[in-house]
Amino acid sequence: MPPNASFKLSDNQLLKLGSYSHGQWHEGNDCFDVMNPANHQVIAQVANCHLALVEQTVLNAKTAGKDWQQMPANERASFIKRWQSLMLEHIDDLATILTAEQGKPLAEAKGEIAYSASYLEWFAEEGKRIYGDTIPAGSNDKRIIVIKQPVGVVAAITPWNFPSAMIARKAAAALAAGCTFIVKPSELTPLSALAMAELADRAGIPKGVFNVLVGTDAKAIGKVLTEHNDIAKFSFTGSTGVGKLLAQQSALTVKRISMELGGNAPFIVFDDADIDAAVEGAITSKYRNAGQTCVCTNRIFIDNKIKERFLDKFSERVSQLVIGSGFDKEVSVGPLINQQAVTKIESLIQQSVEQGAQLRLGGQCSELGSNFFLPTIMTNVRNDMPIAQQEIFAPVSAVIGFDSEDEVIALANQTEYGLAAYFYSRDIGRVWRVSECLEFGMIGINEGIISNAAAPFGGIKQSGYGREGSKYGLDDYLHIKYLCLGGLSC
Ligand SMILES: NC(=O)c1ccc[n+]([C@@H]2O[C@H](COP(=O)([O-])OP(=O)(O)OC[C@H]3O[C@@H](n4cnc5c(N)ncnc54)[C@H](O)[C@@H]3O)[C@@H](O)[C@H]2O)c1
Ligand SMILES: O=C[C@H](O)CS(=O)(=O)O
Repeated sequence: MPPNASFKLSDNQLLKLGSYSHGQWHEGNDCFDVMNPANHQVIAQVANCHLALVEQTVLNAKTAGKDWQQMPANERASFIKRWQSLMLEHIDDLATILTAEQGKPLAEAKGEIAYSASYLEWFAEEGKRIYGDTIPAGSNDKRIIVIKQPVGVVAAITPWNFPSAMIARKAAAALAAGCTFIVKPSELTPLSALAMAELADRAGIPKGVFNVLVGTDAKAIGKVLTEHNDIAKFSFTGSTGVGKLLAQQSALTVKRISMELGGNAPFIVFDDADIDAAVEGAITSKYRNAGQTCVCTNRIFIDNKIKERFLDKFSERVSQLVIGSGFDKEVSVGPLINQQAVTKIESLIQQSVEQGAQLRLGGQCSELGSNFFLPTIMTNVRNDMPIAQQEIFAPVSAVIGFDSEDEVIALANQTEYGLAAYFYSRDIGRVWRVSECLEFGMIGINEGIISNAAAPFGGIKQSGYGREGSKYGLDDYLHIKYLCLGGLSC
């Protein structure tokens, strides 16, 4: 076991300490520390991958792709389904590793592993349904045919907040389409990705098909993955700022790219809403993963006619949230990922209070430790304040009152982001009007948790483009090829 490993696994072979490339593990002495955000303990020391390995991984993935794309889809599906079964068989160990490096409550970590496995299951089947077309040619001497083919080598870079699911959501589609896949996970949470690689290896996924490169020099690794000519597609999940940079780098070789970026979700409660349901929806949508999800509610808009009633119920529920280590079964809100995250939210709160916002609950770190930020409610917030315009990524609600449907739609849309939005209403006419007017890629209607492998996940505006999951999720990994079959005159 590595030094200070503060958790126990049933299968210690799932704790890997170096990159996985072409079926080989690459450990070494040039290591970086992986920290437990709850107690700042070093839980593992993982070998940095070097650029020579990045280059070699790309070349091997291209070679492996020749056989992988020729394999019948149902055979690819059997490998992916074995991988899914192994993920579920080892869910407890995978969740332990995830909570240790990311901090979320164990129950949420198990939920993330199951969510990851659901993408493997979904795309193992979708890969068997990559259909083409025949199109009437307008003359008898030719036929118009459309086929779809895998784009080739796919590179991905993923964030720390869902260290398993953000990889599975991409890799499942890429492999099912017949592509090979290289991912650089966040240096903050490499262990979950490496455990996935161990199980992919056990599932018999051929070497070179699924690869995980870990290291602290994200910029250098990313430069290779975005600029290498043998990489056909680049898929990024992370902040909008980094996404813009990586999209620019990918443009140099005209790669296909998918961008799953930041969010600023409005959560609107109309006066005809079921207030108790809206309170529960706001709790799950806001405080899941300590508010560190891209689709977390950022701004809570409440009709002024019901604002105090909602706030009384909401405040009561928020005060019941238990903050602490994710390994404590009673805990519902874990630590933030690091000190930078704490500093960012403290600054957002201070700037907004200076502009007139008020703290109704929380607003500071817990005495449990420097990464534990108390579940917080801010009121008297204006839509132009920093807490309302920036992605909060912490367990902090910013509450804004409104008086009319037109007013709140305009306020909700006043953001550069367009990922997720939520609203509660029982008026069917309002449901259709508001759904069609909100400028976001995904909308929860009387629902606070919307992510599902069968649904197209993705945003508009500066939340990115491309869709992950659903029947649309394979399109990003396929070329459409047009065949014109001539010389057929009878
Ligand atoms: N839309 C989605 O599906 C989705 C999902 C999860 C997280 N996110 C977003 O991700 C952000 C939080 O995650 P984060 O803090 O890891 O984001 P981040 O952008 O800081 O980092 C994401 C990944 O990019 C890498 N990276 C950072 N700078 C890089 C560079 N110059 N070149 C190459 N790689 C680089 C990091 O090592 C990490 O692996 C939030 O904005 C959140 O909204 C979006
Ligand atoms: O934060 C990013 C994830 O996509 C959130 S979810 O688990 O897919 O809802």
